[in-house]
Amino acid sequence: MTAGRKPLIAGNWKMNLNHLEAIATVQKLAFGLNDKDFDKVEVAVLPPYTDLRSVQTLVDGDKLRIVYGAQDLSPFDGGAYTGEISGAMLAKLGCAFVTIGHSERRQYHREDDALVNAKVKAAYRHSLTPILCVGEGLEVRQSGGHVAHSVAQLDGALRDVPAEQAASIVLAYEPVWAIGTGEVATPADAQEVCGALRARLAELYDGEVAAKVRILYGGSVKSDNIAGIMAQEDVDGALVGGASLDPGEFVKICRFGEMTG
Ligand SMILES: O=C[C@H](O)COP(=O)(O)O
Repeated sequence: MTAGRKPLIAGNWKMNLNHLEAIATVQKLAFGLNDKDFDKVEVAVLPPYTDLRSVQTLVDGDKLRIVYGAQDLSPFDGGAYTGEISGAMLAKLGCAFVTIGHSERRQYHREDDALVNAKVKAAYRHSLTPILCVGEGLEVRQSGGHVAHSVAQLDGALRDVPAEQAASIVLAYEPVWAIGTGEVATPADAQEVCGALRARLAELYDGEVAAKVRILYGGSVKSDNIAGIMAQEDVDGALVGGASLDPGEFVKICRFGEMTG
């Protein structure tokens, strides 16, 4: 974490919690966050689409210091695309963020770099901030290609994205072998790839853009392993999956974000 970038702790609920459970979870989270001083960290939740309206109502009604976003969006802006959700719809629901290119989308929905790039552009058309996920699988890690793999995914996602947009992106380095497995990358592993991603941003754009971009680590983050990860120079927060479903544990993780902010 380097001064000048506000830490971001984002909870990716994945396909968990119906809209009633979402209300209870956000209420508990708000209670936990209110209890302490949380000015120096940005806290986000990324619920399923079906929860967004309930989350919006709570956040707006109770003026909560939580922002929220979606887990995906369509590359199209509207029309005959059955099952798709557009950036315009998400913006209307008050979403600040949208996750793009999560490894589960790449794996189970065969999303490639071209589609990820189209989704990044769609997000910017509707003033949504992408949380762009990159990261390698176990085989690539074992062959030593993890940095090149993650940087190539970054290149693909940012093709023809102008500097003024790229400067606001959030990156998430998520080694696939560490997602939901309890296998957390070491702080040095996280720094190696996050540092390489920032260096690549400086090459693609310039140092100013690279210095502005927040880079998160994701993969089995919990309150007992976040401190070492957040202490790394190029890690500005966390994308938390399983642990974000437990409001008490998520608040504890946010507290580490606050301490480094
Ligand atoms: O988006 C979040 C990541 O996939 C990490 O999930 P996890 O914390 O359950 O390992």
